[in-house]
Amino acid sequence: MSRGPERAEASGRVALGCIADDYTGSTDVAAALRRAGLRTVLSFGPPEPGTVPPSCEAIVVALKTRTAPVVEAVARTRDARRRLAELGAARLYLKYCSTFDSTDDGNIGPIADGVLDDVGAPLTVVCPAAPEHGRTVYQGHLFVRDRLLSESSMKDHPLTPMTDPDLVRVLSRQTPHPVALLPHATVRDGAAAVRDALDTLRRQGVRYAVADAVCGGDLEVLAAGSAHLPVVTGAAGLAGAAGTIAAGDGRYGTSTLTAPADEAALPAGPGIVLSGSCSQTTLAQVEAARAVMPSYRVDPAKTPDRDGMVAGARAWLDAHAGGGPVMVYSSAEAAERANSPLGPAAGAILEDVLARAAEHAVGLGYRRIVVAGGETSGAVLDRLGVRSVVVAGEEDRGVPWCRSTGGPELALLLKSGNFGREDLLVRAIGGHR
Ligand SMILES: Nc1ncnc2c1ncn2[C@@H]1O[C@H](COP(=O)(O)OP(=O)(O)OP(=O)(O)O)[C@@H](O)[C@H]1O
Ligand SMILES: O=C(O)[C@@H](O)C(=O)CO
Repeated sequence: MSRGPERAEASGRVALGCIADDYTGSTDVAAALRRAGLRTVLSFGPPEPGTVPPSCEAIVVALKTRTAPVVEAVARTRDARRRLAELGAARLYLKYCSTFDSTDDGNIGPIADGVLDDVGAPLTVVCPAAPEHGRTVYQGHLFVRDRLLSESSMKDHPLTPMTDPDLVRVLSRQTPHPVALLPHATVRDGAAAVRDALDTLRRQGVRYAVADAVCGGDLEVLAAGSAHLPVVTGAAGLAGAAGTIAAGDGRYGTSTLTAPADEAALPAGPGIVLSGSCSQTTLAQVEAARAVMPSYRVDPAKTPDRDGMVAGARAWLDAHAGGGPVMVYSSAEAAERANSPLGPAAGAILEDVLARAAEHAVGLGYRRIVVAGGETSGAVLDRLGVRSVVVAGEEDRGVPWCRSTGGPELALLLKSGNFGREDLLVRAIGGHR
């Protein structure tokens, strides 16, 4: 059932190498680069030799480093950077979450420090703005729609609660290097003004310029004003703008990854939703899915041991195999999670339980796998042995279908916790029965 590595190694025409700190974030940024017109390959972990086609113009390496121990996260990112350099990536983009998911220990600051040290880059831009998803940065403060980050549901995130909206302050706690603001007034003055301001900050010894951006136009200005930097950091918004510049420079204008062809190539077969994300958006999507498909809740309050939860999910899947789309989920409100009998290990245990449920489902013949949550997606794909995918059309903005190119032949939709309309899970699975 598994297909071998595809085609030969990339050949030095890779406009952008991107390292994403979680799996759903990697599909989000891969979709943005593809939309920008770049032929994009997404690899879970550094690409193995022979797995990157020569025609590839952007390579996204997905890592599971957002909440990993700092030393491990930095080491894995540096490895990925070395591999992208071998593959000829002209510039590097570090992709983190549009809600800047991190803790005072990292990992955004330490990862960026490790990469900038390796590349010998004195300064980079930091901008998680993704206006199409309501993430904007103004006066260095991150907003989720009309609320400061610290007043959004991100304050209750199970792994990276975000309680400070001031990104200069947040990042300063994660790095020994100076962090400063690149204000909106400068961005409004255009790309040349941004470039001048970045040069001034560099001369002042600043390493991280936290840039304001409140709309797509601001991101275009920032991308143009930072096009001379070897490393840029942000969410999918700035990456898409940088990708558009790369696609438009004449060398990369012939992309052929059209959505219909890709979608036609997606494997057919029964579909399953696995949801470990606990965001408000996902909780609403899970409710909508529960209303129309059989669902099984992995509930630590009822079965507080890992193997018991796995056994319960497997038995339920056995009983429902062959009967249309199904959902297995652990997603729960903050109040319920706070009383979890699993304690602080709950996140990792539930990721593992859903990953093992996914493995069982594939064994039963499920071929369309929708996963909600970045950490959860990482656990599921690692368990399934999926190492690389081709990115196809988007079901919702930032949520593309992917076709596995190694490991079992699957259609995969990895949904970022905060993304997608309320009926996304229903549409994704229901539309492809
Ligand atoms: N009932 C629960 N109790 C405690 N933790 C849970 C529960 N259900 C899920 N979790 C954990 O919450 C975490 C959710 O993180 P995940 O990255 O999967 O989703 P997310 O943060 O919403 O998605 P994204 O990173 O794409 O925004 C996982 O570690 C998951 O195992
Ligand atoms: O940037 C985002 O919000 C997403 O791509 C993400 O990283 C979710 O994990």
